[in-house]
Parts: sequence; C-alpha cells; structure tokens
Amino acid sequence: MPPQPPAPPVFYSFPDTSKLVDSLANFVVKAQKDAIEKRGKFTLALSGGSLPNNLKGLIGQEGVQWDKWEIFFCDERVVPLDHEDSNFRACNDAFLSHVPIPREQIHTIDESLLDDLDELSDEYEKQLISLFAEKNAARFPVFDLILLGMGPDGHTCSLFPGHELLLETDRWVAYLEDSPKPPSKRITFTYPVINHAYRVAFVVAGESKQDMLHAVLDQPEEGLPCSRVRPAAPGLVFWFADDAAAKKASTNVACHIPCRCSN
Ligand SMILES: O=C1O[C@H](COP(=O)(O)O)[C@@H](O)[C@H](O)[C@H]1O
Repeated sequence: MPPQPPAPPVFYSFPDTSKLVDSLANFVVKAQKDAIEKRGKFTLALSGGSLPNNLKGLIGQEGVQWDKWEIFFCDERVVPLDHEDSNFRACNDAFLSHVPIPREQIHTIDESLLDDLDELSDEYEKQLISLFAEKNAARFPVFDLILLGMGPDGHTCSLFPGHELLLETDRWVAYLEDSPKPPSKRITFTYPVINHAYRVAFVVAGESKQDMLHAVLDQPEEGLPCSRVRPAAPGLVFWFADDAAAKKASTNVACHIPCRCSN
C-alpha cells in the first residue's frame, strides 16, 4: 500500500489564552489516557518559551496517571538547570513542580557536560535510546506527544530558518553554537524525532506570531522550520492558537473553530 499522505493539520483557535489553556489540558489528558491504555506509558516532549505557562491547565486535572509520564525537552539551552534561560527551569517553575511526575522520569541534560556540546547532545540522545530502544530497538523514538512553540521568526525547538540543522537526518539530538536567539549554545531534537511522533501540537499565541503563522500554513513551500513538521502517517499535527496569532491564518485548515478538543 503506498505511504499515506500526512493528514492536514487540525487547527483550533480561541478568543483568548485561558480557553486555549483549558482546551490544551483536555487534549493532553486525552493523549496520555490513550497512550497509557495502548503502551503503558506517556512519552511527552516539552518546549520552553511561552509553552510552559500554557500547561498550567493540567495542574490538578483528574484522571491523570502522572507516574506513567516520561518527559523530555524538545530543545534546551546549554546552561545550568537552575539558570533563568533553562527550558527545564521554565517548565519546572510553571508546571512540573506542581504535578507528581517522578523526577527520574523528567529527563534533563547532564550539567557536567555543559562545556562539551558534542558530548552533551550525544548523552541526551542516549537517554532517548535507553527509553525508546526498549521497544524492539526502534529506528526512531516515537513520542506520544511533542508540544512545540513557534518563534516570531518561525523557529521551533532550536531549529532556525535557513540553519543547516534543518537538513539533519541522522542525529536525533544535535547541537548549535550560533542560535540567532540568545543564548547561542543549544541542543535540539531534529526532524527524524519530531516527524515520528504520534501527535505533534504547536501552541502559538499573540499578535507577534500572526505573519509567521500565516506563512507557515499558507506557504508550506517556503520550507520554514514549522512547515517541515510533517509526522509520518498516522501522525497528526495540531495547532492551538489564540485569535491574535490566528488572525491571518489560512482558512483551508481542517478545523478553524474554538472548540473543546476531542482528539
Ligand atoms: O528559544 C526558544 O523559542 C521557542 C519559541 O518560543 P516562544 O516563546 O516564541 O513560544 C521555544 O519553543 C523553544 O523551546 C525555545 O528554546
């Protein structure tokens, strides 16, 4: 059977971020229920930036099996975990420290390797291998859900427009020393990881994202970092956007209404 084309993105827009936060929480609770029923655990990758605050709707949610969650970070700044630039710290302050996920199931970079980016990214990749290779030596890690942001310049994770890492097809975790957005040293998932997830959800809010969201949805041929997120079928891409960000977004997306996510 020929490979299935990726399904069109499912696009949810909301009048304000509080409704986006509630709907995102419902979506994640459903995704973790589905994953745990089918695979006994929930593997989730988190971004930094504006995403952590949008996860607050999960705090105190009923029916969540936190002890079965495994957390990775889609990208991380090469700084100590308590540094103000750390994506772990941002997620921990806003969300992780408020829910009972065992700390050993929150996979962070090895702070002893901050001076060696090659070793640092290799070690983080080994953490991925040890979690996912349990499953008959998977060729790629298959996350149940990857939550992504989108910068005003179109970057996602630490994959920036025009950067050579957009073409990385071998390493699962790569490093860069020339991030146009400070800090300059980062590690990041690559598309082989992102595009093997069961579900990927972008969370985008604010007027500053308007033009880029329009470009990503309406000019996919531009090859912007977010446009390159096309999980292999049956992987699904979801967009959670507030109306401020969605103002210029395309009308030809699968769903363009504020709704409680049932997916
Ligand atoms: O630097 C980063 O930026 C992106 C986007 O951040 P946002 O604040 O525009 O949502 C973020 O997803 C990534 O994790 C972070 O390292």
